[in-house]
Amino acid sequence: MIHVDHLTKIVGEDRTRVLDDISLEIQHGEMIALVGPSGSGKSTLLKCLAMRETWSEGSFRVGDTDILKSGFSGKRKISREWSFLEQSPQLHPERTALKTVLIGQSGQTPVWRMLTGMVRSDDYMGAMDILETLGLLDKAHQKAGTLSGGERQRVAIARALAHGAKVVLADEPVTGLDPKSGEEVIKTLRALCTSERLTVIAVIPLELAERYATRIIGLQDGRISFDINGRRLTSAERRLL
Ligand SMILES: Nc1ncnc2c1ncn2[C@@H]1O[C@H](COP(=O)(O)OP(=O)(O)OP(=O)(O)O)[C@@H](O)[C@H]1O
Repeated sequence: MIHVDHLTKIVGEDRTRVLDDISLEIQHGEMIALVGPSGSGKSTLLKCLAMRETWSEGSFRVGDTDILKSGFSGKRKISREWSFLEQSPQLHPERTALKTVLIGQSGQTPVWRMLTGMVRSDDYMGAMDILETLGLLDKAHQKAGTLSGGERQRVAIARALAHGAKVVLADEPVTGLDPKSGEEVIKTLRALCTSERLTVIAVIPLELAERYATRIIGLQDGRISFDINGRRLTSAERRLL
């Protein structure tokens, strides 16, 4: 379980509260969509959870670990077990999907493996299994640079899973994809929440949130405006966006 208590992020000389007293409890297997107007704090919240931004106030517990108090080891827990999915994943264009999944990204993989590309056979089988789960088996030997945007995003998810991600944070992972590919990516993430107990926290368009998220959290001016089970928003909730 993830506990966020009274997270506040203050920036600038005028001490603007870009996140203001955010408290959340998140269970494994949840697919949480963050929605809200531009500037409401969605990206900042994701970055604070990923420990890419400092917290001004608050406490953050993941399982038994107090992330903020445990310093380096807390940060390491997040970098090992949590994955940040970029809007356009950085994939080496000349590397095949399989190799991308096997080699991982810096921070997840020993340097010698990144340099030599050497892998064990059980890692190979594991990577193929994950590619199959993501519907990419027939793309395993295709270079990342020739894959479609949706396929690249799914390779990035496969890479995160292969390296033990338990939580995926995703900032607009479907922006720039055509509607069908975008839906495919979100559908895949939702399926992994159910089958692998993956936890996903993502900024996604409202229509996809309503169809696939198990929970929708609305943000407004850095505060939580609503926190509901995944469903169609009421008109009152829509007016908050
Ligand atoms: N380091 C910073 N210094 C000053 N202002 C900041 C800083 N970080 C975030 N902000 C401001 O905080 C607000 C929230 O930004 P954030 O990027 O989290 O919003 P968002 O909801 O993700 O917006 P969008 O939907 O447009 O991506 C914005 O007004 C932004 O300009």
